[in-house]
Amino acid sequence: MSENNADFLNNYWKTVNSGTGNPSASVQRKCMAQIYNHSLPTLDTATICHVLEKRLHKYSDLVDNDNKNSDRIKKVIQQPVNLQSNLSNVDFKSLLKPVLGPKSDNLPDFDNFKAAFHKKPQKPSFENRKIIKPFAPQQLSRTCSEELPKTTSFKTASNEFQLQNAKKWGTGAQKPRLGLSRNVNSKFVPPLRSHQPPEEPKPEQIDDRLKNIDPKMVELIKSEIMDVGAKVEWGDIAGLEFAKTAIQEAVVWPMLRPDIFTGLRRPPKGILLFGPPGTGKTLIGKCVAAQSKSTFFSISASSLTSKWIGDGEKMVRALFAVARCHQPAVIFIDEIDSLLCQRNETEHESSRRIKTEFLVQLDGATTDSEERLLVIGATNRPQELDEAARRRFVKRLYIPLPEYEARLQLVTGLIANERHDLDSDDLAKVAQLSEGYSGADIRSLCSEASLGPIRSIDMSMIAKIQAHEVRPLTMDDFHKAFTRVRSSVSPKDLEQYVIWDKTYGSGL
Ligand SMILES: Nc1ncnc2c1ncn2[C@@H]1O[C@H](COP(=O)(O)OP(=O)(O)OP(=O)(O)O)[C@@H](O)[C@H]1O
Repeated sequence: MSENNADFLNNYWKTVNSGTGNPSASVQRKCMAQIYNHSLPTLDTATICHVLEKRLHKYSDLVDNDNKNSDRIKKVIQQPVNLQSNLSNVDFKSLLKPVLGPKSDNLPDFDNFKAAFHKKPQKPSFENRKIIKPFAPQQLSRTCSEELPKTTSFKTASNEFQLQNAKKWGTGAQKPRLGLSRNVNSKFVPPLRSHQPPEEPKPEQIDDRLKNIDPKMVELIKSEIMDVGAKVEWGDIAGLEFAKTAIQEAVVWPMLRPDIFTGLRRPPKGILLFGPPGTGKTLIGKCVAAQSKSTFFSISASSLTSKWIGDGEKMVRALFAVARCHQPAVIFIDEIDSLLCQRNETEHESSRRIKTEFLVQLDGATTDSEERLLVIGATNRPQELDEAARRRFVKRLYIPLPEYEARLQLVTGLIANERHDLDSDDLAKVAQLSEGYSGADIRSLCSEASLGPIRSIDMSMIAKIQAHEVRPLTMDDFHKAFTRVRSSVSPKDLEQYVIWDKTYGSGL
């Protein structure tokens, strides 16, 4: 196509896209002819059909405005599309005659390329598509002016590929290959996957231990009770050095090295953590699971007795069954006193059944030396525990209120991510003043203090103030916080823990 023709098409598209008016019928015809004339020789059968279908329908809409010839033109446009399987028989000249009138005589002879298609029909190649796809004005003109004039030096994609290879490797040279060259004895490797029917998805294998368990309960335990989340480390637990060492020695190492801890060294299957609320018992449970690379199951005993009324017993069975499937596992039961409290006459039948089931399961875990199950019970009321239950929790560890060092570590850690102007003396002061506070109380104290800077902002400013403009946390905020957050544990309660620890505890 000459530069003029390219300009012509460019202008044509500009007119169409500008929306200022439709090109006259003669311009449309001229355009169609040019498309036929200049696109077809470089395109394979399927691409021509694609072009005709996708592009010429556009023209068909345009020529719709030319009422005089509209139907006739449409028909002509449709014809080649319908004849895609037999393109070589299409007489383009006579096809276009009704549209172009006498001008069609000027069209070039299509026989050459028709013969080529007839000889070797091609599938649309990526290269060809690249030529035809950009039919936007600028690209069209570029396509026409750069690609199409080379009709005499027309190359198919495979010609081009060979040419490129010859350039790279020389005409006689072989393209270097990876691996050994193939010969007649080489194993045939099909380039495409064979059409074997896709394998039926195998039904999920159900563990024998879950066969008599309600699948809904299994799901529930996996989604609500099984915890694969937080990785707690020993360093995250402030203080409690004695409890940490005892637990590491008694359960974490044996769970990591069951081959060494056999016979008399066999670890206890039940541990009881008792002490005031908020002192880190749950945290220890999580840490044991994380450090012994076990799956952590955490459930509150009160939810066993209240949430699944009537089903509590089944729930206990299901819980142990799922845990056995995920060994090594740690089952953490908070408020275990509500499950294993001393028997009395007013006790509900269902509670008794849950308790019995729990003890049966716990015994099973204790007697089977192969099982790597650890049950950690936590309670704030150890004195209410049933004797039978107490006996099964061989290790009974007192988790007391944090001491000075632990409180200092807690406060320092909690405000570490806040902007503050407390120096080491201030932090020591906070640790001193918080004597009798549990870890959870100290957390509340720090939260309360951290609200001080926010409270000092004028209400009218709160919506627009920048985060960095909020003043840092000061010792004064802590003084105020101490008046609002008090210790949640009474000295009288503490006394009881100490007595129980002396009687039943595994402490020194
Ligand atoms: N020793 C500790 N080290 C670090 N954080 C602690 C410690 N004790 C308590 N905390 C903080 O207090 C929060 C509550 O702790 P946790 O739930 O472990 O206490 P608990 O003894 O299980 O309480 P409860 O008896 O009420 O269930 C923890 O999330 C943690 O932020």
